[in-house]
Amino acid sequence: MSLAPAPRGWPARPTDAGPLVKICGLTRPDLARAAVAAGADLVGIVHFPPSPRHLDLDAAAAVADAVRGTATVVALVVDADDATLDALVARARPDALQLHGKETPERVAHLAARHGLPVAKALGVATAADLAAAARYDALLVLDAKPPKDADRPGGHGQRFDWRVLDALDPARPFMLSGGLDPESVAEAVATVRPYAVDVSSGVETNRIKDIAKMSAFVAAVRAA
Ligand SMILES: O=C(O)c1ccccc1N[C@@H]1O[C@H](COP(=O)(O)O)[C@@H](O)[C@H]1O
Repeated sequence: MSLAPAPRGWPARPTDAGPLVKICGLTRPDLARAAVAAGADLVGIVHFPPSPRHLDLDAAAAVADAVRGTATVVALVVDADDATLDALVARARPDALQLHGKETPERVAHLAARHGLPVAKALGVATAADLAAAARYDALLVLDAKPPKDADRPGGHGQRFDWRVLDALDPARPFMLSGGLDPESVAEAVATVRPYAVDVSSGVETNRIKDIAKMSAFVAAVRAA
């Protein structure tokens, strides 16, 4: 299977193993360990109070510590200011950042330099026009669905977008596919768009809590794709 190469600073994929798997929104150390045992390569912690998956600094550090060295810990924030990110990075010591708000290319570059970490930048995608900004970002792109109107947060809604829109993306540009993926849909997604990584949150939950059987089924579906 030929997939996009690893972007700068992000882990390489083992040959022929398919895309890396990020499971985001882990809220407990035991569930984070279960995600890694299921085969997740990247584990996401959310630090954004409106999210039901928000972790304060102590909880974020506990989840990060539970999997440190066994997976890439990605701290997800939304339009966070410098003080918020300084505190999060100092306490949780993530391996990478995911910026899921309206961060500009300049802001992304500033944060990458300030923290010396690889950065992923999420873009909400509905049409090919939404990809126009992609070239301006020096970051791993996270291509996600746009949130529902009046949503209190820009991601984690289990909403999918039309993957055919990604035909308009530079084929040399690695990206992480997200938005409404689940164990049933992810194989088709991988076969259709051949991403560097896939990112899932609500699709591996039951009643808003990460479900170990669903996390295992998701990883197995990616590996078999
Ligand atoms: O997970 C959240 O609560 C969240 C909050 C704010 C911004 C992004 C969030 N999650 C990210 O959203 C996408 C899609 O998630 P889903 O699989 O459709 O539920 C993914 O990148 C999550 O990391």
